[in-house]
Amino acid sequence: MILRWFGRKKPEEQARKDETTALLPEAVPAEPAPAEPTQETPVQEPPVPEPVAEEPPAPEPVPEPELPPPPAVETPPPPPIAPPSEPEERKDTPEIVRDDLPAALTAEEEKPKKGWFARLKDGLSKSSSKLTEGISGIFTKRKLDDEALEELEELLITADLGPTTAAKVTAELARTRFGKEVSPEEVKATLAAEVAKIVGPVAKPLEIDATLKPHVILVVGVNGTGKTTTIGKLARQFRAEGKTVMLAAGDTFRAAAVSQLKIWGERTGCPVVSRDTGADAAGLAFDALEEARRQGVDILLIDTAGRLQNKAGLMEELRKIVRVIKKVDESAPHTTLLTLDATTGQNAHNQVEVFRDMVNVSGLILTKLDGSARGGVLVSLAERFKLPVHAIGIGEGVYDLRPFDADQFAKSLMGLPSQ
Ligand SMILES: Nc1nc2c(ncn2[C@@H]2O[C@H](COP(=O)(O)OP(=O)(O)OP(=O)(O)O)[C@@H](O)[C@H]2O)c(=O)[nH]1
Repeated sequence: MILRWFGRKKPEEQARKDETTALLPEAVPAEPAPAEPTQETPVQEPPVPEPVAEEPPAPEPVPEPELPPPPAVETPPPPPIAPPSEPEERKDTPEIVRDDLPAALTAEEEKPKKGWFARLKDGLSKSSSKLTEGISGIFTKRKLDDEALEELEELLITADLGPTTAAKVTAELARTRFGKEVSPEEVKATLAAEVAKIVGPVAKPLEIDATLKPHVILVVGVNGTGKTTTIGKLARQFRAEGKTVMLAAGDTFRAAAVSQLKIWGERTGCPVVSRDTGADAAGLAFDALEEARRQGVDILLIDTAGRLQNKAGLMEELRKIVRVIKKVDESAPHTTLLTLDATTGQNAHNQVEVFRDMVNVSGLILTKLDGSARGGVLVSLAERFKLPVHAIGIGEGVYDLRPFDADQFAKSLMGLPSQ
């Protein structure tokens, strides 16, 4: 596989970090789940006032699209047909690009010079220096006694590995080395091995089912956690693998989110299905899936809103998207990715709980591990939720996303060399 260059130009950046962390209370109160509507009774979005001034008012509830006739089992997909008269708000969707990547993606010179492990290690340096300095402080010329173990456990908790992981890892260290003098290097190596054991089972690459046309990937997460950027990075990877990709701008509440996705679409040569601000996100997802089917696209990536300040409204919107796309393909979405911003530390746990209640999250992508001193949170997430971690993001660039590798991550977190 040849990875080609992705454009020099960066997508417009959204200064939404504050928004992201502000959105999540320490513990998000449980909302009563709305009754699952039937087809005959389209859901009416409750008229909850939007607390954020910049967002447009909630759109008028749009009835769910008509259920198309069920596709016959074991029959090939219908031949491409021209869509019937378009609804008024619908815009033309560009045809899928089947040839080479756009020129912007083929420029090699700006590909990262360093290898992934070196960049991962650099990216995790804030997290690792906190740990390694702490370990050196505890274990320089000291025996592994109860007091040292207690200090180590505390250090691991403050580094976001979580109490369960911290207890497990220190217990393992005590089992093999108690009463002996241990060097900081030995401790780091033991911890790296234990961390790799914990995160190993969740390190699962994102698998695309080539028989699906399209394989539908729904991307959910709190605003600012990196959904749109991750979609752009994934789109480039899929395109570089020769797959055809369509993007759906499902965050219809924010005009900036739509234009950001369009920029990624242009750069990666992927058509973007979008609607006017305030349009019904489920209707858009439905149209996008129909269009992707019509064009025989390999992968459809659907962006979504992440306004947790209106949690009930968001839950209804996400569930409606899922319900509606199932009318086109009952097995969709085939993957539901939750993006988590590693800089939010333990707050990421709340986000998993909240989004798991809303949609059937099938895997995680941890973003911003580069800017975070809290990269250890990946370990506690793995321990607690056991959800696959498909990839990690270590920067804003298009090459800054890679499949999650347990061993590399554990070594980088402990500041150890790759061998
Ligand atoms: N350092 C770093 N920045 C990242 C990473 N992933 C995304 N970002 C940046 O985080 C910011 C938010 O990313 P978006 O992709 O817009 O997040 P979003 O979840 O789509 O947010 P909304 O558009 O508000 O829904 C942008 O400035 C991105 O460039 C990462 O892995 N590392």
